[in-house]
Amino acid sequence: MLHVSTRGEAPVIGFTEALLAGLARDGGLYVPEVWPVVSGQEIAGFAGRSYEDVAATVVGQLTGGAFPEAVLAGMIRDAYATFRHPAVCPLVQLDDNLFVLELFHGPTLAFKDVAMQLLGRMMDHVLKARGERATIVGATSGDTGSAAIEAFRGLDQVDVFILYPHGRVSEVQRRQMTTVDAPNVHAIAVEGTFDDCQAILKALFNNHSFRDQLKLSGVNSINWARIVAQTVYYFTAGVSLGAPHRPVSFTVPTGNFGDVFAGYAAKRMGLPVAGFTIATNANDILARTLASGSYTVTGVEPTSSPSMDIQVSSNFERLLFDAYGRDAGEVRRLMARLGQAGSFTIGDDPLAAIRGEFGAEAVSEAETGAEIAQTWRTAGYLTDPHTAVALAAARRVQPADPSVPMVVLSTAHPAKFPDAVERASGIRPPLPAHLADLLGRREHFTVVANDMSAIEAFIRDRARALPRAALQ
Ligand SMILES: Cc1ncc(COP(=O)(O)O)c(C=O)c1O
Ligand SMILES: N[C@@H](CCOP(=O)(O)O)C(=O)O
Repeated sequence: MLHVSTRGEAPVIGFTEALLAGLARDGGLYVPEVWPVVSGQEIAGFAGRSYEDVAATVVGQLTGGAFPEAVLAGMIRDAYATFRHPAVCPLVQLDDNLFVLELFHGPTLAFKDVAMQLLGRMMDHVLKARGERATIVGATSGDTGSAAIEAFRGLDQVDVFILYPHGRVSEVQRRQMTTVDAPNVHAIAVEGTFDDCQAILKALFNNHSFRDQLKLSGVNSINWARIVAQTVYYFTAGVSLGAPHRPVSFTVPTGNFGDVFAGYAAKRMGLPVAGFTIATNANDILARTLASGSYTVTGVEPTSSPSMDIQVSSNFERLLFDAYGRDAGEVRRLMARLGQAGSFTIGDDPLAAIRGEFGAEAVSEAETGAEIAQTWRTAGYLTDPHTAVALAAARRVQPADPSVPMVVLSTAHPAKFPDAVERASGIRPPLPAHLADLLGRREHFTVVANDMSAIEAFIRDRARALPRAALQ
C-alpha cells in the first residue's frame, strides 16, 4: 500500500514511513494512492463480530501488510483492552432513528484514544524493530495532547512535546496533560490559540534540518495512521444498523476534519453512507465554506466546546485533493493562497462534489447548552458540549429520509467539561475512578511565547532523539 502527498512533491511511501513521517516533506498530507476496498460480503460478515476483529480486517486493508497479521492483531487487542466498555465504541439509541456512537471509553475520555492507543503501539513496534528513536511533537486544543501523552508516556523510544493554547482548554483537559510525571513527556502552554500551535507544529516539520536531526514524528490527524484507526468505528456502527444492506448517515462534531474524513475514507472503502453532516460550533469556517465556496480564516472564538475552537482545519486539504480529482497542483495553489491571503475559493465542480457528500451546520453556544439540557431532560442522557453540538446539528437535518438511521459521534465524556455540562443541565458529571484524584495531582508545564524559535529551542534542549553533540 503506497501513500501520496496531497501536494504531490514528497516521496511516495509505504504505511510504516507514513506512520513515522506525520506531515509529508512538501507540507502536504499523506493519503493512500488507491483506496482499498472492503467488499459488501466482508462488511456483511462483520455482523456479530467484535470491534477488535473488525479492526483487524479494516486496519489490515489500510496498512497493506506493513505488519504481520498476528502482530497487528496483538496490537489491536492490547490497544482496546485499555477501554472501559466491552464493545469499545458502543452505540446508544436516543430515539427511533437517532443513535449516539460513544467514542470516549478509553483512558483519557475522548475519541482520540481510539486511534492513539493503536498508533502508540504501532510506533513503538516500528521504532524498536529499527533500533530508532523519535521526537513526537503534537498540537492540541485539549484532547489529542492527553491521549498522546497517555499512549507514549514512559516509552524509551520517544520524547513527547505537546503544544496547547494557554488558558483555552478545560481544567480536566489541562491536568490530564500536566500531571503526568514521566521524563519523556513535556507539556508546553503556548501563549496563543490552537491555530497558532498547529501553525508552529507545521513550521517545525517544514524545517527539514530540525525535522531530520530530531527525527520528528507527528501524532495529530495530519498523521495518516490516525485516520486509519478511526475508520473502524464507522464500519462497526454502520453494520450494527444494517450495513451493507441499508445506508447510514453520520453527524460528526468537527474541528480539524480528521474524524469526519475517517468516515469519508470508510465510505470510499465501500461502507454505504447516505451523507455526512459536519457539525461546528461558533468557529464555523467549514459551514461557511460549504455555503459560499470561500474558505476564509477569521479569529477564533472561545466556546464551551474548546476542542473544536479551530479555524484552519488541517484535514480539509485531504478532501480538497479528492474533490479536485487528485490534482496536487491545484491543492498547492489553494494552500499557497491560504498562506498569503488567509482565504481561497473552491471551484464550482469540486464544490459540487463536496456538497454531494457533506452538509454542514454551525451551532451556537445557546443551542449547545439547550441541547445538553434537553437531552438530559427527555432522554436522561448527559452529553459533553462537543457531542451536543453534533446532536443539535443532527436534529436540524433530520429526518431527510426516515429509513436512514442517523448516528451522532460522541467524542468526549461529559466529565471532561464539568463546568459547561453543569451550567446547562444542573448535573456535575463525576470523573471515572481512574481519574478521581486528578484535581489534586501536581502539575508540570512550561508557558512559552507564541514563537516558533522559542519552541524549537525548548524542544532541542530536552529531546533525547540524538546524542547532545549531534544537536549543535
Ligand atoms: C471532543 C472533540 N470533539 C470533536 C473534535 C473535532 O474532531 P476533528 O478535529 O477530528 O474534526 C475534537 C478535536 O479534534 C475533540 O477533541
Ligand atoms: N481537537 C483536537 C485538535 C487537534 O486535532 P487532531 O485530530 O488533528 O489531533 C485536540 O483535542 O487536540
